[in-house]
Amino acid sequence: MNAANKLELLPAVDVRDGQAVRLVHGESGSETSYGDPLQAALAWQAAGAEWLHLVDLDAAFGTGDNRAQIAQVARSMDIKVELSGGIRDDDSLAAALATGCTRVNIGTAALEDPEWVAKIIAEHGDKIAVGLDVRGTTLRGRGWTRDGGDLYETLARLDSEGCARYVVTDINKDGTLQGPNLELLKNVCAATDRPVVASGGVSSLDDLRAIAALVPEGVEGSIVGKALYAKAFTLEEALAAV
Ligand SMILES: O=C(O)c1ccccc1NCC(=O)[C@H](O)[C@H](O)COP(=O)(O)O
Repeated sequence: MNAANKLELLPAVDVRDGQAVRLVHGESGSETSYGDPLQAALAWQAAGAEWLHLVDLDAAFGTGDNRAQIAQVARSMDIKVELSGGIRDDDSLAAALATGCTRVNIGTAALEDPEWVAKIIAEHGDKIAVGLDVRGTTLRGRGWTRDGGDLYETLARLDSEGCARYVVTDINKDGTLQGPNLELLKNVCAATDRPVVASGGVSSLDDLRAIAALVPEGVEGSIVGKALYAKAFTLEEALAAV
């Protein structure tokens, strides 16, 4: 639980082909474009965000990367940055950490390269979060395109290796504005004592209040993407609501 016992909000900037975009179900090709990622990130910062969730979607999908641009955005922020997408080896991890980000979110590698992930958890501790991206209870990797094992088995392994935090996404909810999967969040919180960051599906201030009600169970924060871009509410309203 964070010190203030308050839900942290992480507005998302997902970058594809140099543009801030939103996807539906994380599917490549479902993009809606929202312009310059730096302008989007600066807007969330100006609105009072304490965190930015910054994703290199090309790196996640294996369709190239936006590494230089992502680094420029991360370095331009005065707030904390969580960097995600395609961090799978020493080179991509070093590039991510060199941006000065607060932490990185590891997805595919946690499923496909458990030894490397155990090593970087031991080396970097709190700077490493693991993204648990699920359909049902099956994890998905490679930009959410491939099955990667059972959620709870993987969670138990990562817990035993000292993983500091999990970013939990229900892919079926992501980018849909259909509300978060509160059941999934509760179940993950019951299975681990590590903090959980919720991701996917937030559509309203009531959704954020419902996630905030899970702070005592272990939810630390919530990523918000599409709802902000679709202007369902403002970030200022969201920060005031939780
Ligand atoms: O985070 C990743 O690495 C990633 C990889 C492949 C597809 C999508 C990915 N992230 C998406 C996000 O982090 C979204 O920004 C987040 O879940 C917000 O969802 P929503 O509020 O439903 O727009």
